Amino acid sequence: MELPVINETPAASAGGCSSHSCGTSDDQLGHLSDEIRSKVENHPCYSEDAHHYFARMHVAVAPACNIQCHYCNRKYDCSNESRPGVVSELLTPDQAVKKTMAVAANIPQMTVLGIAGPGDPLANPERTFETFRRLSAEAPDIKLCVSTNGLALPESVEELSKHNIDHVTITINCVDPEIGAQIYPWIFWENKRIKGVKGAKILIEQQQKGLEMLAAKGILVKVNSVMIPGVNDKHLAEVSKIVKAKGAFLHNVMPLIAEAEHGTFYGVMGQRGPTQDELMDLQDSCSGDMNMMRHCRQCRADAVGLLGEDRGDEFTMDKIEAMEIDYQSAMEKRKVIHEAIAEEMHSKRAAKVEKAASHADEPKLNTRPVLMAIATSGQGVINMHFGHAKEFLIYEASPNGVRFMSHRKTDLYCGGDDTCGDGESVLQQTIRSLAGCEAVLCSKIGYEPWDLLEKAGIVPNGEHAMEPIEEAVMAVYKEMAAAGKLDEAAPQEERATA
Ligand SMILES: C[S@@+](CC[C@H](N)C(=O)[O-])C[C@H]1O[C@@H](n2cnc3c(N)ncnc32)[C@H](O)[C@@H]1O
Ligand code: SF4
Ligand code: SF4
Repeated sequence: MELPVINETPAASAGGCSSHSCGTSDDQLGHLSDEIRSKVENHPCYSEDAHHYFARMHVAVAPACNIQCHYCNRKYDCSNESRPGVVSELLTPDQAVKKTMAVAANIPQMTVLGIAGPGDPLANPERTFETFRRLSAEAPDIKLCVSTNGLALPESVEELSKHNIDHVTITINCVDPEIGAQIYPWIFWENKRIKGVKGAKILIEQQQKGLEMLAAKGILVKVNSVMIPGVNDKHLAEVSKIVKAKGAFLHNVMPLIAEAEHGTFYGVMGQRGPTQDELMDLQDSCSGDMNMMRHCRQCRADAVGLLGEDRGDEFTMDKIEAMEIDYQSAMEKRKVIHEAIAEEMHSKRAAKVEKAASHADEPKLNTRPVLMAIATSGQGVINMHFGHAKEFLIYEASPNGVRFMSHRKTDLYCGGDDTCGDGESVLQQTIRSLAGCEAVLCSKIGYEPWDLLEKAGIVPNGEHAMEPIEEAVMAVYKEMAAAGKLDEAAPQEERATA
């Protein structure tokens, strides 16, 4: 059975499972044991539902790495870029603790502190564990997370479990050393650089061993895999099965980001990343066995805020040094806010289950699935102007219900530079990024984008402002069905075959 955490309950008209990802029609969080539910329900990465409400932050205390991946270059930094491994300022453990407490006091919805680089946290054990040690004592209400390539994991499991760490991410791109040799040119192991298949074999063994040790301790493991077309794309479904069998809780298949200017091996060699469709197909093919994460934003190693937003500029060290933080009172305020959000989430879930039950006798639609883009700034409702959206969440509506699929980033066109490098207007580029979607739901939209969206075959819709996303998506889907629009092929398909 598909695991509970990631997708919310299929919306109102859902009559059962969709064939691929969204496995149950009940309240999925309700299927978890109390212990696991308490670990995931306010973790924005482990629960798709929670990511609408709760924020995370990373502190960049770990500069060194013990392996080389062909897609990573930590020397390239751009403050406007959101990408793993990128940071603006490296922190000492003391600075990281101050920063975390300042953010937690100012953004009470911040529940999770992760260390994810810019290098490998376990290749910098003193800095990483000093940060965790202090935070678990001084800010016990913050969940602590770590993200690692896994090479030094087995020797670190004991220490990790001492610091109240419930969540560990391991990047596992393969279980076959031949494939590993195409991703990892070398590892640094027992004071030697070990290249090729031999190095990849050691890395894979350490990752698998670390995964089993964490699972045995009841620590929740998320596995990240970078999808690299032509290298490991055909292999990742097998990886998914194996890591699930060894106790991983969640699988996050992410697209390779490879640009020549980043100076990575793949970037320079012209290795491409997957298309949106390739990524979604692979996530679907893994999801029969595994609980999939689809809402990862591939954050910077110093990201702050809700997933998809970055408030790092508000919390530079010079600003933090000037703040006066009373963490004891901040903690009391945080507790009240967390309880209020939990209550809101709970009543929304209950209302959804009730609504689904009240529609259970309706005849099931016999219509094709449709993708819709949503402009939201959080709280699970449609509350953003089209022109202010930095990203759109993509949902699929079908006779089986509504499910979250992915997100698409956009260059903000409203108030920004009006043209991209290639002469295309930013608005045109935004609309192009929504290819495959048939409707956009936002709180408001101007005449110009309205017109251009219609010309692109995407229906703009500002009629569901402040409504819960899934209900609004299902309402629009039913309107499209009633208007006979879903009996025909999707407009994009027609255009493609014309
Ligand atoms: C920057 S790493 C830091 C943690 C640790 N060193 C690791 O690799 O797991 C965080 C995540 O970003 C991923 N990542 C790094 N560069 C990437 C790229 N160019 N494209 C896609 N994912 C990337 C890594 O594979 C890893 O899952
Ligand atoms: S393990 Fe992480 S930090 Fe190290 S090279 Fe790979 S992606 Fe970069
Ligand atoms: S990179 Fe993905 S898993 Fe990590 S904090 Fe960002 S959204 Fe969560």
